[in-house]
Amino acid sequence: MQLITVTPNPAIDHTVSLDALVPGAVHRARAEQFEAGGKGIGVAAVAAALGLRTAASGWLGDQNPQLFERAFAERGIADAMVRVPGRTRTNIKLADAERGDSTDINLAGIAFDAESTAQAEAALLARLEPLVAEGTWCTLAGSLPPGVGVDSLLRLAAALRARGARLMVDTGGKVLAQLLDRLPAAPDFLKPNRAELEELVGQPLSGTAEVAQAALALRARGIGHVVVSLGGDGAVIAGEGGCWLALPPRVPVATTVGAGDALVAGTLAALVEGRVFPEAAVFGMACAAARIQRIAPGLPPRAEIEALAARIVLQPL
Ligand SMILES: O=P(O)(O)OC[C@H]1O[C@](O)(CO)[C@@H](O)[C@@H]1O
Repeated sequence: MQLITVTPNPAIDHTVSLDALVPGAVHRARAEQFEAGGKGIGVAAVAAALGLRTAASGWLGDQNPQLFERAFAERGIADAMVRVPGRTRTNIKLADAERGDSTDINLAGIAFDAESTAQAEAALLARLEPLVAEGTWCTLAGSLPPGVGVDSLLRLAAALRARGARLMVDTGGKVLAQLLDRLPAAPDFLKPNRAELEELVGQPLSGTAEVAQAALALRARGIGHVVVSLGGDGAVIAGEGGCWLALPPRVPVATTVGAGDALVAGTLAALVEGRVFPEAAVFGMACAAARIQRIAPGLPPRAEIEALAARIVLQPL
């Protein structure tokens, strides 16, 4: 495997398309869609579309796995999800055509207790270990289900690292802070958004210079690649060669759901192909720009993504 995504708390994304979202009003939906989601699942979908040998892992409720199983089979993703008792959550995504964005209502997920966590953790490790080789990229992404603590993630990260995996982390809040404090070796790639980075550093980051400073501080903690996603404002990219602001191309937005996952997948695919920063992250941004133009998952042909990448403006910081 070139990429293994670990999604502890996957979700069925129920996207409801609206002309315009008005709180408190009655709406007539334009359309609806159910998709296999959760951060690692979104990363796997885009990475597999880009040609990476990809496995999706994590915990999936055994009462409603069909949507995920179909998605994995259709997209050529190896199904390494451990089935656990329960129903995978459904997250609501309200896509607002007028504003060109979406409002997310993410539910908690399957609740674990100490015993079921221990069982699920052991099963996950057993599933992952044979798939990981020296240099395999592993993403730990998204929220933790209720009852699962950061210790589980730390043990998992240690086991993956012991087999030579490179770690990408896309999570936020206390989980991110604790991972960074307690992981014996820093992750290889981190992709916080502005809010997650602000929470991590404990203060608002209003200007690009402040975001860049925080990204460089993460690099100083040993994180090789840092991409701070800024939504429509682009991204701050920090890697071996320096730090840049990358301004995205203006594109029509059907949904913003999955933009971050596409950014991660595209960046990882480019790194696997031998590109370096900032070009690898620019390719990731182009994948995100392609992803947000359609509600349905999937990517346009490679040439279209490269054309989007060519429209991204890089400013050294
Ligand atoms: O695990 P969290 O933080 O609730 O995020 C899950 C959501 O993130 C996404 O992966 C988009 O990034 C959705 O598919 C999913 O509903």
